[in-house]
Amino acid sequence: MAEKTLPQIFKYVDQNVDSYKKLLKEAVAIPSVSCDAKYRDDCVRMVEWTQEKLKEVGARTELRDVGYQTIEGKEIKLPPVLVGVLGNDPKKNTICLYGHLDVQPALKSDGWETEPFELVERDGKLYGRGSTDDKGPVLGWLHAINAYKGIGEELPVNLKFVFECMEESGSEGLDALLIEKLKPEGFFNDVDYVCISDNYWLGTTKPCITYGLRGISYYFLEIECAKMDLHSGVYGGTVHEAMTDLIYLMNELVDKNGKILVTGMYDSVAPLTEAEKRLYTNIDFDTEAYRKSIAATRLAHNGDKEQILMHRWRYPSLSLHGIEGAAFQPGAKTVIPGKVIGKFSVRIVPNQEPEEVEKLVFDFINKKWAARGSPNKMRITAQSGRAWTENPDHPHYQAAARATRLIYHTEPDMSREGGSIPVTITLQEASGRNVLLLPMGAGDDMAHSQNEKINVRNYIEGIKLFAAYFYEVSKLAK
Ligand SMILES: C[C@H](N)C(=O)N[C@@H](Cc1c[nH]cn1)C(=O)O
Ligand SMILES: [Zn+2]
Ligand SMILES: [Zn+2]
Repeated sequence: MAEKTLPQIFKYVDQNVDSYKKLLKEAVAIPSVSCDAKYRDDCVRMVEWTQEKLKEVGARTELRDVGYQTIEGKEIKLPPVLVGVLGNDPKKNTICLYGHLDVQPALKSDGWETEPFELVERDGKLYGRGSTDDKGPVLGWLHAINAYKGIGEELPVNLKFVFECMEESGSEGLDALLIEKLKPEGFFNDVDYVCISDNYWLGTTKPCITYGLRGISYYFLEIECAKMDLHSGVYGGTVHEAMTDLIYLMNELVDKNGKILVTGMYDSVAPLTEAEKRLYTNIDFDTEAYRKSIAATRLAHNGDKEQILMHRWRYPSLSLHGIEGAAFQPGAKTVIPGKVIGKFSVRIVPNQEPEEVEKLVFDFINKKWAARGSPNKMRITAQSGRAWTENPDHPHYQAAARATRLIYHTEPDMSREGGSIPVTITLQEASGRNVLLLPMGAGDDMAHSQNEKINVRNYIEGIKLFAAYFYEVSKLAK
């Protein structure tokens, strides 16, 4: 590949900014919310839409059926997984790219300034659900491939694609597809590297390359006191209320400083070594900017940088998310809910296995429930994904660092991520190859939150970064 290929590609990318925004607008307009079955057709539409785009860049694609999920006793078909192959030149390195096409729920009434499923550009930012998590990055890969085509240059690597639409809901069906079908079929035989762009920089100016993720163990804690909601003036004082029991149980899980109270939760957490401790000192992370960006009054751990990073990356945390069946709408609704489902999750860390964490939580809740002596019905279920770490002293990471320096003219931070991408460790195990996370978006993108956005700069420079990453990986020894 000629010396001037990358500068030509960068120029091509700069000339096509409008078309990249237009495509992201189309993608954001499909409300592919995976956790709510009423959007399941939109999830399927999103997968099919992406399949068309993948075909347009020349990939061979197929939609793989991954079966059904059970929601409230009903069997619901899972969206298919989009699998693709582009190029099979044995002289080239092969990268397997993973991304997700589903999004978290969003309503304008949640506090969005504009419609969440309508991409809006304001002050150099593209607002819309999925703009940074993960539709922008997925499209980034396609634009990077297209840019090679656009300047008439052959792609320097072979690519394989796994794009799913259930990541935000535990990636149901995906592990089985990878391990029981794709691996035996030989999909991973020629894969040399795995790359995922589905996380964010630590701050807003400095790029990162990421070598670790926390896992997640998500719980549904259901309490039922009556077969319907009840008038609190008629039944209040006469029944054992489900919500009272639920609030009691949820309040037992974590203290005001965020310490998890579930017995044994910290027992298997990997001990902190002196060498690991030193890693945190050099990370560029402004805790005050982080605090201000979310308008929090005070951060935990006295805002100490090292402690904040450790509690995001290497210690478990427990968050309470919500209560189904509770009166959440404005107005003084006076019912006693007949059934409530409390939702909480534990971000789990290396050395903690999901099964072990689930058992600790179940045992703890069962013990507290027995002590409570409530006559109500209690049920707890969980869905979990594992944590992941990788060796960042690998030529793959060095290649990504070279690509990053070329685009951003600075040394990227080697970061870990507090969020979870359940399939990462499965891809690592199924391929037996080095896995790398190459984030596109900035630390203030507010994924999952109101007014999620991606900066135009991150989107466009991210496309160039991906093109440069292909080039750098192509130079690695076969
Ligand atoms: C980091 C990634 N972009 C992400 O947002 N992952 C989700 C995955 C998840 C698992 N259950 C529900 N969502 C996350 O970390 O919450
Ligand atoms: Zn997400
Ligand atoms: Zn994501």
